[in-house]
Amino acid sequence: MNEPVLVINCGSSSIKYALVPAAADQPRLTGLAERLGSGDARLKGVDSRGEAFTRDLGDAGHVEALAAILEGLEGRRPGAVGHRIVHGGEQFTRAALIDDEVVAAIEATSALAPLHNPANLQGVAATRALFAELPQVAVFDTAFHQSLPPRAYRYALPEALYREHGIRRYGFHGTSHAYVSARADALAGIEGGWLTAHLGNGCSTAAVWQGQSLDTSMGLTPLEGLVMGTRSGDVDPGLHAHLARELGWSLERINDVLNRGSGLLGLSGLSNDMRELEAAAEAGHAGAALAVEVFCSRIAKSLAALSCALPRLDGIVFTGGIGENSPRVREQVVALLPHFGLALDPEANRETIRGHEGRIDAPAPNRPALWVIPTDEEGRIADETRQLLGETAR
Ligand SMILES: Nc1ncnc2c1ncn2[C@@H]1O[C@H](COP(=O)(O)OP(=O)(O)O)[C@@H](O)[C@H]1O
Ligand SMILES: CC(=O)OP(=O)(O)O
Ligand SMILES: [Mg+2]
Repeated sequence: MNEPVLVINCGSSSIKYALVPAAADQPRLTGLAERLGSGDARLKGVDSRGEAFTRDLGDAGHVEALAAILEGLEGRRPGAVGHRIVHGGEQFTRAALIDDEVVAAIEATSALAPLHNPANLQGVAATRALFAELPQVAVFDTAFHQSLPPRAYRYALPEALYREHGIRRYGFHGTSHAYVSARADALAGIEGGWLTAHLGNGCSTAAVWQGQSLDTSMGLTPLEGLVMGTRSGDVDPGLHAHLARELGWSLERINDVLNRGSGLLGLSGLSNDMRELEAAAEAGHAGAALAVEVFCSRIAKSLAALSCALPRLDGIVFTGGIGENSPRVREQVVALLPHFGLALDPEANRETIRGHEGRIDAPAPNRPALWVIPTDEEGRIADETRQLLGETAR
């Protein structure tokens, strides 16, 4: 297929998109439709000359926003649509061509990713209605982690909960972990053992050995593991019962606080945005400084724990908005792992920001490397879409 792939990452009130051409040297058109359904929707994008534009979309919902996105593609017609779908349960170990059956299967896992799957499906429905003639492919965050061994994916719970109800660890951000670990392999010229840290709004770590995910920090839902923008990550499993019994909180309220009111935002009482927290910490805001400290400490603990899954540690890879842009977070995390024998290069660390790929350590034999590798979830989703359609066309 020579036409570009339109990649859609649909949230409850926003749609991120990228028109990814077949040739890597062709420019991508990217953008974000946000505040959908609020009466004050807008479309922000970058055109083929690299210039930013903003368009008012008024009371647009998902369908209207997709129509506006299509108009903004400067007359280029996609040959297919690739959708990011966060939860694929146990059914999907790789990308799938979307039909009614696949939609029903995604719907069936929605309860496990309530912030993500229902919104992803809204995007699928709107896109199918608008571009009925185009093939649509679902690319799952969970698929890459389907290689986890049982010791990593099983909770120590009664077996029937797994067998009858699918209660297990699934892992997320698989597209990103797969992309950056493959890139690390290519850069290092080996099929190595990598710890990858995807640090964006959602944050997770993974242990990848020779291209296979062996362990990861997220679990049944994208709430487990690291501290995130507004998500708590790991808490004592006894917390829910305690809040219900002692404070009389409903399940809805507990779930909402853990997903939307916790993490960096909850700890700092200020913001879920790392840029703002770093500036506030610098200016002496105690809550912001504590939030950054807890954030980094939990990443280091998670990396140390996940290192148990690897026969050999060749390096740590930082990615995502924070991983790619925050020398301070990278430095704090590395400082908490002295027994790994890492050697950060402070200058390389400071300079590797804004989409630059690079090594941030002083290389030496038998010492794990430190890499910053900008993630490319859109590119990987486009690749998987092309690959699947190429196979089905044969
Ligand atoms: N220069 C920077 N310094 C520190 N943090 C940054 C910087 N730029 C972006 N970030 C952080 O990256 C996070 C968003 O990550 P991103 O991967 O873009 O999010 P999403 O998961 O929505 O794709 C925010 O916390 C933001 O503050
Ligand atoms: C799975 C997940 O946490 O996704 P995001 O980072 O997009 O919220
Ligand atoms: Mg993200």
